[in-house]
Amino acid sequence: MTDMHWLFEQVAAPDETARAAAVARQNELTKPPGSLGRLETIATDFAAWQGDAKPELARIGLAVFAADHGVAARGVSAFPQAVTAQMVANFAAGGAAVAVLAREAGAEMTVVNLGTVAPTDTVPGVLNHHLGPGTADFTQASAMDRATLADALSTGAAQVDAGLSLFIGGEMGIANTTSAAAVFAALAGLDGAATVGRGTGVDDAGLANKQAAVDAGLARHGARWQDAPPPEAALAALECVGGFEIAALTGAFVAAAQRGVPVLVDGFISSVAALAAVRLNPGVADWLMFGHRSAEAGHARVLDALGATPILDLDMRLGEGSGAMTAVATIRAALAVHAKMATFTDAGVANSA
Ligand SMILES: Cc1cc2ncn([C@H]3O[C@H](COP(=O)(O)O)[C@@H](O)[C@H]3O)c2cc1C
Ligand SMILES: O=C(O)c1cccnc1
Repeated sequence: MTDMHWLFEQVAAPDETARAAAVARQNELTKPPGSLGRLETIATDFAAWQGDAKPELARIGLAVFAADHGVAARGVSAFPQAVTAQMVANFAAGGAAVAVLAREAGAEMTVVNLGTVAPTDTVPGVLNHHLGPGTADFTQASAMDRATLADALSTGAAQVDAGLSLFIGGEMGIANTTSAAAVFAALAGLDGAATVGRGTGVDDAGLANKQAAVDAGLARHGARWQDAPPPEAALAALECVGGFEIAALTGAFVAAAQRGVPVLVDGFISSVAALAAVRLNPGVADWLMFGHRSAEAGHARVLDALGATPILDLDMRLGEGSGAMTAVATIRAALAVHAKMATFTDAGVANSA
């Protein structure tokens, strides 16, 4: 499956009539105008996405995409590569942080393994779509070829059910903060020093090593995206220095927007995938909400590049979709007050003079 034309198919604009009706309702609720702050804009954004002045969070979908990274051979993670497949089993068994949070939030979780060094074929509850034992080390070769990238993008897209009221993408892949930093550097014209963080917790020497790995990848592959138009630059960056799970997230985000499903973006890695999705198809930007600001150095810069203000800032730096899943409670609160508060007329409360 190498056809990528679907990526460029149109994304509908959110419904501005429904947004205006929701804004009008907010102004009739028994509170000073604007006093619920971001809870108000969260509710009015959902109204525009659902085409309904009283939106509801009926079905939340979480897809956790996992894959291994050849660049792990450069010693860029504090953990061994075997952890990726072990965590895939932990997601499926319900013991990973995001699995617990998804249960609490009432979300439907799927776990997709796109290619790890250790197979997970016999693990119950895992969807295996094996593209290889992980990417190649991008300091030595292209992370993947174009056909594999196309497969990863459409595998991500296939996880987004058009009936969802919200989609969250999670990821697991030892060394993927290095790959995500390289993709971000490629898309934003930055270097390793500006994009790399400590990930699972590398020390100062490890951090310098990660920066060197990113810079080596940029030096090796930079000609592939430097003068390319944004969509081709995004594809080249994902292909040369990305990861199977990062590409799957990108494909899922594009497909969600095309299907009218809003996306709640997680941390550093997911936000880099969201930036790639927006470069591929700018209309995607209208369907993104950001769950949290990760403590991973570099996330704030990605958020700036996207013009995004996330809901939460809790010093989390886990990935998996955990920050986004934690923000679901805030969205539920926003939609509940929007739908259930009394209006000034209902309650007989005097409105402003
Ligand atoms: C037990 C464990 C669970 C995780 N869940 C998410 N990550 C996170 O850490 C990894 C990225 O960090 P780095 O680039 O430093 O390897 C990704 O798998 C990410 O999802 C985890 C990492 C570990 C060790
Ligand atoms: O913000 C993230 O997505 C993140 C940060 C550190 C490690 N893994 C993921």
